[in-house]
Amino acid sequence: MPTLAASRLLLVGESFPFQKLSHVSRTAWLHRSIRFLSRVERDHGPLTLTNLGFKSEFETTDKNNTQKPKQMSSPVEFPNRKRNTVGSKGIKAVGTKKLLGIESAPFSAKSFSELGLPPPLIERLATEGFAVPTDVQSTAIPTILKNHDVVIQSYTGSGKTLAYLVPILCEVGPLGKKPSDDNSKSVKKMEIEAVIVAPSRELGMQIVREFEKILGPINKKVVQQLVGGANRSRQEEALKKNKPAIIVGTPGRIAEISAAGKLHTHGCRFLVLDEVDELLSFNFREDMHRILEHVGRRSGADPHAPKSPLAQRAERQTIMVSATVPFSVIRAARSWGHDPLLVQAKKAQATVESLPPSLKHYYCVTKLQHKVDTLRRCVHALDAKSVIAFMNHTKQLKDAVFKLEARGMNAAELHGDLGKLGRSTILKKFKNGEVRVLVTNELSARGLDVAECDLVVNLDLPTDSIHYAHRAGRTGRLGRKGTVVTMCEEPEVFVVKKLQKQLGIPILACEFKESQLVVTEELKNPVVR
Ligand SMILES: Nc1ncnc2c1ncn2[C@@H]1O[C@H](COP(=O)(O)OP(=O)(O)OP(=O)(O)O)[C@@H](O)[C@H]1O
Repeated sequence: MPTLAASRLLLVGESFPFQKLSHVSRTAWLHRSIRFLSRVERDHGPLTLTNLGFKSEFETTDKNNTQKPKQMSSPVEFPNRKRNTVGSKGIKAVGTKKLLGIESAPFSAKSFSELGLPPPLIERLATEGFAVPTDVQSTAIPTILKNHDVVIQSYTGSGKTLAYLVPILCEVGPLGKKPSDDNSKSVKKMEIEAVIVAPSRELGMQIVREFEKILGPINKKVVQQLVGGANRSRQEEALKKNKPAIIVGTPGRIAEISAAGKLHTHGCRFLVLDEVDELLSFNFREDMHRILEHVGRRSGADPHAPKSPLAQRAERQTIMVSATVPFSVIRAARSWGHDPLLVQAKKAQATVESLPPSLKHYYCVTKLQHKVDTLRRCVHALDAKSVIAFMNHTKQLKDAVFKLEARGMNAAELHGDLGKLGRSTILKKFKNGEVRVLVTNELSARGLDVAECDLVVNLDLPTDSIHYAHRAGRTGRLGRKGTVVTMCEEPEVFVVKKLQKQLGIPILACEFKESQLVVTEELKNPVVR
């Protein structure tokens, strides 16, 4: 019988050079291993990150490197007590839990009604034009409904927001399974039932809009946004007055209001960490620590007391989401969640985890002073209607916009130094087509959903393959076509080649001549996608 130990030996036997790999390749390998294991484990217990025993596999693959744990650990210090719960205890659970391997979840449901959702929710989804779930939704929704903690990993624009929003609305609010008087009871108690954390205001506001859309105009107040940059006392008043069951916000603002005693999340049932790998960054460390320690932790319970799996499940369900899941997230998932499952959409192109398969990638060598002009020619050559151009330094955005406007191209800058109102106005103009080129920085790389965006241009090179993936993912959303063009100077070409290798995608050299994109490089060694 293929036991967990046997499966682990199979992994160890591969003795893969983890150390030499980038984050993205490492994760790709890790995920391939997970899929492989899921087949081995299928009939013998649930597949969880814990019972995959990543730590021991990892240590065995390269025992000599003493620095490895440090490299792999997340920049955020996690609450220590949960670390201890991972290990033999998790492995023990294998035999006692009901089977649920990654590949055993139903894929490609033909309609939302196949997923066993309550009729009012199915109706609302249909009214808003959501009839067929995407692959990641077909997988994640039933898994979350079975009370599992999950890490949802699927490429940009594949519908990860609804993948957690739908199961939450099944349980929380007026569209859910519970009778409405149950819901009103919890509202009266001012209990928050779901907390969604996102790393930027824009993303937070976008998630709120998605909730409001499904809830419908009558139930809009079930959800409230708590994002930074907006008036805090007004948000606190709204909490008191509207008694929302769901809040969506940025780490700083949620932690701030919680610390002031104005947010009651101890009884919370769902904690969602959207763009979880970004939330791990050092900037969010303290706020995330507070959120993880308070949300769904009933007061009176000794936080350090060992808990049975059942008692832990009576606490919050943790849902972690991103297109990019580096090893640090896997580690964090094990310490933040309870035996989390990795949920991925089944895809034809299994090696490229983070990028939509429909994207075309090019690079263009150009001098620094000609970049904006090359951008303009690129937009004309591709006849792009809605373009996001990324730069690394906020100060340079204005200059680029000025140059584009001077040549008659509608452009606007978007960055964190603009006020909340300014940012929303520009985004609105970009979404409705008034602005053709949005020149922005890393702020817009994550989560921003503009369906019409057909071209992403990197005016400056992204810092690594993860940043490339999130920037690129602003186009080609939900199966649409999209093009990504990276501008670089001659000495930077090796960086593009490195990105190509790390991501496992062809990025072809091109030029813009006579209003056309001309590919100047042949696909010599096609990269297997
Ligand atoms: N089942 C569906 N049917 C039709 N449209 C959908 C469906 N699910 C999601 N969408 C739409 O697809 C778009 C992309 O979804 P979403 O923003 O959730 O992607 P994502 O995977 O979270 O992307 P990113 O990783 O960039 O944040 C949204 O406009 C959303 O409304």
